[in-house]
Amino acid sequence: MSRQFRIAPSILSANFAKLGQEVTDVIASGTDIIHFDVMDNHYVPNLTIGPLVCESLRPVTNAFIDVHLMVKPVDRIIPDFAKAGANMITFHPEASEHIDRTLALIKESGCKAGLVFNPATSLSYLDHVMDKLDMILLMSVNPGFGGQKFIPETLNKIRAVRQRIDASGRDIWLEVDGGVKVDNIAEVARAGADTFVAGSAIFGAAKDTDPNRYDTVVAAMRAELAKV
Ligand SMILES: O=C(CO)[C@@H](O)[C@H](O)COP(=O)(O)O
Ligand SMILES: [Fe+2]
Repeated sequence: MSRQFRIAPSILSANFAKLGQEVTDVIASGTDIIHFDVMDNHYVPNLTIGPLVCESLRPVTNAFIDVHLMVKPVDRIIPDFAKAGANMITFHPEASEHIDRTLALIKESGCKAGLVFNPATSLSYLDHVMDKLDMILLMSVNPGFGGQKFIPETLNKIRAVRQRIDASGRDIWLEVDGGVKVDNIAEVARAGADTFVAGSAIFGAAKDTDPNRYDTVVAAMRAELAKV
């Protein structure tokens, strides 16, 4: 079965001093969607960017913006991201008091909605909300930082989620986030993922020496995916 693959650069590893240009360049290199990591120094031990940055990027790019919320509480910030131009909003079930309500809030705000699973979070959260999901995001590292190592057990979780998605008959994206590189992207795809977040692998590539560095690494990722 051929699946549509999407490469989602995480701008967490981009140069924030020239973020608009980074987004333009990385999309021009052949990537598909922008992964936008929001951290609050409460749910995760790091602090990043919020709706104002999303709003500033919106006129710079037509690319789909995939907002990964690592914040608690989560509901309050959802309408702000929708107004700022987010296309997809995902959140961690542990950060929501009422998962079904949070999913409804995202949809009512006009965005696609997804749930995020940490490495040790049970997939049982899926049991009653599959029909509300546009994406399932599996963390292959513990959330909070870019540049961590892929946790191999994630591959079993990807296989389990792929089966659940196929059984649902719905078009739910399966995104994997953390430690995805040229040398493991094919394995992650073979396990069943279709959307690949890559931060340090793309933005860290040959930093400041190779002007075409994003094209080079993205082409290498595409070549790996073509083997799947
Ligand atoms: O959500 C997160 C981290 O919490 C990610 O989106 C990272 O930003 C991915 O970075 P790399 O592991 O690809 O460097
Ligand atoms: Fe992320």
